[in-house]
Amino acid sequence: MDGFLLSRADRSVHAIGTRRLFSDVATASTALRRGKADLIAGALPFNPDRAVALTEPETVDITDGPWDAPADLPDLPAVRMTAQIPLPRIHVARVRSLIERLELGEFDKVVAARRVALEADEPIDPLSLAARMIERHPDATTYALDLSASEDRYWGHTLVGASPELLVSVRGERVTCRPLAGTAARHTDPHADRKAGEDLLKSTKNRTEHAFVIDWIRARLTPLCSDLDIPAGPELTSTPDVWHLATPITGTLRDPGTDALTVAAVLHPTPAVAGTPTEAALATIRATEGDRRFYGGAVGWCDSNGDGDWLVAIRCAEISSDGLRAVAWAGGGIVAESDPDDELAETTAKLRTLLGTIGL
Ligand SMILES: C=C(O[C@H]1C=CC=C(C(=O)O)[C@@H]1O)C(=O)O
Repeated sequence: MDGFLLSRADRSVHAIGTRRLFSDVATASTALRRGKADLIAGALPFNPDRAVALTEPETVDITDGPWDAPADLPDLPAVRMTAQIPLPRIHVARVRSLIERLELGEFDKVVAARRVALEADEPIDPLSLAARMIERHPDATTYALDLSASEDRYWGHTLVGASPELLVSVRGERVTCRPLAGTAARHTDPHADRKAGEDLLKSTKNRTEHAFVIDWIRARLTPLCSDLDIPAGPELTSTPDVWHLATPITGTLRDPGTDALTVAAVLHPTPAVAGTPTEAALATIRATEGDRRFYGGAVGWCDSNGDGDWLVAIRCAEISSDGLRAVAWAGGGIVAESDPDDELAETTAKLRTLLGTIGL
C-alpha cells in the first residue's frame, strides 16, 4: 500500500505518494511552520527513540464522512493464527511477576502487551482490511498506512487498525484529548452487558489505572495550554468488543503556533500504553516484550495551520510487504490490584477488534 488513510465517522483523510520524508518530529514540524510542507501524515513508533514514519504525501483527499472504499478492492483472504507471543500462560505469569514488582513499589502502572502472528495464502490487502474495519467499527478511527518511511526493516509494511482512543486533536487554538484506560469485555446478553459497564465505572482498580493517564496528560499539557478542562471523573464508552473508561479533555494553546504533531509527540507515550513512571515502565516493556514497533505509537496527520488529529495506534496489525503475514497486538494496564487471568482475558477481548474483522 502506498499512502495513508485515517477514516472516522465525520471526516476522512486519504493521502497517496511521497513527496518528502522526515526523520523526526522536530524537522517535520519546522517544515510545516516554514511553509515547506502543506500536510504531514504518518506514525510515531511506540519507542520515542526509534525512527518515525512521517511523510509529506503527493496528493491529499479530505472528505466529509468515513472513507468511501472503492468497489473493486480485493476480498480478504482466509487468515489463520500461527503463534501467540508469548503463550497465554506466559503472559499470565508475566503479569503476575509485574504485580509483585508493583506491590514492591518499583513502579505504579505498566502496560503489558502480547501479540498474535497471522498467515494467509493470498495477500491481505491493507485497504480491504481498512474498509472492513470501517464497517465493523463505525465509531472508531480506522487507519491504514505504509511504514516504509521509517527504518529499512519496515519496507513495504503497513499498519492497519481501528483505534477508539484520540491522543490529541488540534483545531486553531483548541486542543482536545480523549484518553482511555480501564476495560471490561462486552456481553451478548444486554443485561449482563449493561452491568459490566456499570461495574467498570465503579471499579476502584480501573479508576486508579485511568487516573495515571489523566495525571500524565495534565502534567504534559499544563505548560502548553491555558483553560485546561479535565472532568473530575471518567465516563463510560464502548466499542463492539469492550467497555472503556474515557475522559474528554479540552484546552487552549498558549502559543497558537504549536502544531498538532508537536503536541502528539509531547503526550506520547501516555500511561495508557506505557505506564507510570514512564521511564521505568518503558525499560520494563523493553526487557519483557522487546520492540513494540508501531503498536502503541501514534498515527495521524498535521497541516501547515497546525491543525491535525493523532490517534493512539492500538487495535491494529502490521502486515508484511507480501501481505501473507501479519502481527496483531493488544495490551492492558497493570496496577497492583490487577488479576493476571483477567488481564489475559482483557487482551483477548481487545484482539477481537482485529481478529473479528478478519473472521477469526
Ligand atoms: C493498550 C491498549 O489499550 C489501552 C486503551 C484503552 C484501555 C486500556 C486498558 O484498559 O488497559 C489500555 O490503556 C490496547 O488496546 O492494546
